[in-house]
Amino acid sequence: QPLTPDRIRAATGRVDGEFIRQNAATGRDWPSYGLNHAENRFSPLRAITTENVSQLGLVWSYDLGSKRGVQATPVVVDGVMYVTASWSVVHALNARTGEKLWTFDPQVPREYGEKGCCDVVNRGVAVHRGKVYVASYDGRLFALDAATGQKVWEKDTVIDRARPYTISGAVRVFKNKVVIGNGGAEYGVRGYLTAYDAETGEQAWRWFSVPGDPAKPPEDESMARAMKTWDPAGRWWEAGGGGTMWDTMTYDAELDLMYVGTGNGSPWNRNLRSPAGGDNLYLHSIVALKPDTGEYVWHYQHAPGETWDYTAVQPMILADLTIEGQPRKVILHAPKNGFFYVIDRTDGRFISARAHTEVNWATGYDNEGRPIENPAARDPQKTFEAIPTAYGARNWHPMSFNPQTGLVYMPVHGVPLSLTPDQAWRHNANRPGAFQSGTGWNLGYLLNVEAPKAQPFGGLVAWDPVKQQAAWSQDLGGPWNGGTLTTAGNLVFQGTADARFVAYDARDGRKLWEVPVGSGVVAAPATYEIDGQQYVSIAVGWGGVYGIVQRASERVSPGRVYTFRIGGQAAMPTAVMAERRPLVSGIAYSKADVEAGTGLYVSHCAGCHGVPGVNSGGNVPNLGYSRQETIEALPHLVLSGAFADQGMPRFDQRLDEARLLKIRAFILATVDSVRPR
Ligand SMILES: O=C(O)c1cc(C(=O)O)c2c(n1)C(=O)C(=O)c1cc(C(=O)O)[nH]c1-2
Ligand SMILES: [Ca+2]
Repeated sequence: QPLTPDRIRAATGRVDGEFIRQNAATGRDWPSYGLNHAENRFSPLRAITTENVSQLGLVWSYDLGSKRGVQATPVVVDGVMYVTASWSVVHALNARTGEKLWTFDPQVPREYGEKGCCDVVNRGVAVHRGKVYVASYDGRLFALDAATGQKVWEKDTVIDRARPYTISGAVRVFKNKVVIGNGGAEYGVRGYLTAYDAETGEQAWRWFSVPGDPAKPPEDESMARAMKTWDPAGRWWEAGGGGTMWDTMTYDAELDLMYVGTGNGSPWNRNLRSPAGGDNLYLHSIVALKPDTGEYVWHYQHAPGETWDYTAVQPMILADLTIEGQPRKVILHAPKNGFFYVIDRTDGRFISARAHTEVNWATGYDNEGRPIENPAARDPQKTFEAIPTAYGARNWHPMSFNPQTGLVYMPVHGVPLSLTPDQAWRHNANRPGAFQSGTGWNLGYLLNVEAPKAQPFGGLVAWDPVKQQAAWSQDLGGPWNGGTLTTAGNLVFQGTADARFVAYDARDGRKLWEVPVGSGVVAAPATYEIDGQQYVSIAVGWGGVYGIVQRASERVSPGRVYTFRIGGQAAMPTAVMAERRPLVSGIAYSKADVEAGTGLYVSHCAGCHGVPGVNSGGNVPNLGYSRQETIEALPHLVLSGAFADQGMPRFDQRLDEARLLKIRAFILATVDSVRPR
């Protein structure tokens, strides 16, 4: 039958919490970001197996017209796919054919690009009772007609437009309420979560994750309690405090609890934010809330007094496990900080934590679930090369849990970084040398003043959460590989940073199939059934915080969705290869300008353009490989906002020609220092 608006309305009209619970048994649709509210990304579909996966072929591909990161897991209902691309653009597709049904562009003003730390990305939509929900990068929440893409309602989720709040996360709907958090803790915001009535958009509740100005009454009891764990001498409320909830949320209907992971502190450095110390609740915690009211129920804080940009927002999974002979309802969680946690989701009790990779900020956990810290990790004076770093031992890239194998499949990585306490930090001061302080960052650390000693790495790890040890792993050569999907056919699917889409045997990690996909992959795949056939889809598009500055593949095709099934016969589109230019040369500069230029580059350019000639350039170009004409015209291009349509700010209010010549001197000197002789 054709996908008429009536048919789409009827099919999506049936999607609600109960539908999603029932779909967990069949896996026919992929009706929410993590497949179900446990977000285990385990599909019961078993038509594609370890035996026949080698016959997977392309059915269709669709160009998302997107040049920045694509992080969405496609949501699929009755043969209609909803997927988002960079700048929060929604595409509705016929999942049988890849034909476009409609697109919705929230028209995020491109100057908003500089207000987000980590690429202009979006992780996806929610579908509920005939509507599609998406949150835009600039903090608005939209309800769209699922059949036409027409806007039904729009809400501004941002409480203070003077602050750089962004949204990258996928919307969730729990109990007829649309729930969304935000990002901004590298800049200086106070994190909160808001729930809206799915039908009307009316605000239902809001929960803050950190306390506000102590001169004002706390919003609720949870804030009154949290207030006591911060030192007012740090005036944290001026920098916002942080705790942004920019990714994970799950829901247990039986317990009637929703769970959310909270982020890092603003500024990062606790010695500046809360000088006397303190746990700084509820940074870096899993918090259980009542979905009807947003009322706090319990929390578990993995990293009390967080100070390394560690965050608990990385995807959690709800699972039922037998641990020491006892059936337990647990949360499985591997946040940035390198440990794998098993938490009791009925009451937040700590069950276990084990490092799954090299970790140096803590040696382990005590029985109460507090980390045993390395004192050097928060030395107020000395540089510390935290391992893992702010990039995490893993990040938002979703993991999956297969109850048949009992294993969690998680992308893991390391990107070296050193942190030097920045005693001169003041909120919102633009200071040369303070990373991206010219675009509003507030870290309270200087980055990589001392060269880090660690090496980058990346892989896929199959982790046994009961034994707390790895069952198998795959070395992927470098960081920032895609999220995973696992199936009842005993498969694990994952896209890679070096532009492949791969299937493994979930039991032993044997590679069974792979195909080149024209771009590095960061998002996670989805699988679903149409007319009795199992399909697998992946949205590709290199990006995210690491993918802005560095790439692992010379394939740089625009964002695309690929859909496969057994016996698919379509031809793979030709990959676009990066133009490989030599290091820039032939421009004179003054050596005397290099030192000042270094500080200015770090405070205005490094976050997006990386280190000239050292990083390869990701979805934003590395200036070390620019054309000579571009570098010659640099002052004019930067001051006039020549790339404003691509999200690059206009710098004429913050920089001038003289400073740009210094920045240029730094670029050219750095290139000269790495140029092979
Ligand atoms: O503190 C925050 O509010 C915040 C927000 C985001 C975001 O919204 O994407 C990221 C981070 N932090 C972050 O620390 C981080 O490593 C990160 C990576 C990415 C990405 O999309 O690749 N986003 C974010
Ligand atoms: Ca952060």
